[in-house]
Amino acid sequence: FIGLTALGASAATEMPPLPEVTGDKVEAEGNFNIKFSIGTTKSGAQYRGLEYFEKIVEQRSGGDIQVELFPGAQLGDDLQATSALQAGTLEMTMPSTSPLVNMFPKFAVFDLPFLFPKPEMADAVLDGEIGQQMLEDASSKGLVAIGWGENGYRQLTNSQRPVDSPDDLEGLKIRTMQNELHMDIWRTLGANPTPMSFAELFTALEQGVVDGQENPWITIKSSKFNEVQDYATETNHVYTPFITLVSKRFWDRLPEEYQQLLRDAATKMGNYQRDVSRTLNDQIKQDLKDSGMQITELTDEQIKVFQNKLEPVYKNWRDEIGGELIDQIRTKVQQAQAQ
Ligand SMILES: O=C(O)[C@H](O)[C@@H](O)[C@H](O)CO
Repeated sequence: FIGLTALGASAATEMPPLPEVTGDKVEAEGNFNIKFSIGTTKSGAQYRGLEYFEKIVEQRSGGDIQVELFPGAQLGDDLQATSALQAGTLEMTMPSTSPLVNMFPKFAVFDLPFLFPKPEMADAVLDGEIGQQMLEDASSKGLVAIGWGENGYRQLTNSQRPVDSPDDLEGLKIRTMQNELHMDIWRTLGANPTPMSFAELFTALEQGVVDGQENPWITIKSSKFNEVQDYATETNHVYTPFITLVSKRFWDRLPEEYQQLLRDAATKMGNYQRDVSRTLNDQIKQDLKDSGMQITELTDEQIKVFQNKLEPVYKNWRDEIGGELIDQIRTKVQQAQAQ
């Protein structure tokens, strides 16, 4: 086990060891270097997934493919890194789907509030027909989409006051991803949404440019937001997936055997990321409490108040996203709930 004091704050949460690499060695022509950029830091679950991807690809290609990891938006935030893939100056990235909605409007379905009551329901959709179709649709515009990962359930934090009802949001400046639907969510709840790149978020919180933000517990801790935010509310208001993207220009240079290897490794990375973020979720929340963050856990009744207040968001975005896709996903969720 590797201690994670790097995760900041007090208790070190143990990061599970990287799994063994399974599958045969892949023989193919050529040597290749992959620069793989992400926005979250070295001590999050996303990066841990990338380490596993690196291990699989380097071992199974016998070292003919080398992978270099660039966390913390060193090579740009989600949008900048995606553009670099399209330009062919970067090989891989794994953004949240939310900032890419202008490029792929259907991704906005994942921004609908309280869509997935449980993470397994998101898995059923992402790993099923709907998710596969979305990967195919996103394999365009100079990109190849080869898998899903887990960013996770988003939680609200702020520097001003405890929040246990939408009324407490009055006048709070909340940073959102660069995504109109997320802005609609916080506006509808009564806050002032400010869209901003993740790369600028810590400084904006520290300087009080914004009062709050929302991200999964593991990102709140790995980005040290708890050092500039005293209050958090466990809203679980949106489940955000990550999507694994490759530059089409690079992809087309790869022999088919190596394309298949990257697809396999991306699937394994995504599943491992899910395991890590779900295994650590509660412990990380406890670490944040131990670090002095005041966390409000909402009752079912209190969550209902947020859900009811956000129902109009579904109406506002039905046509833009497509009623059929929303109904398809809601049906899948209800089926999963009935099981
Ligand atoms: O708040 C956000 O922007 C997202 O949740 C981040 O994880 C982002 O993708 C990291 O690049």
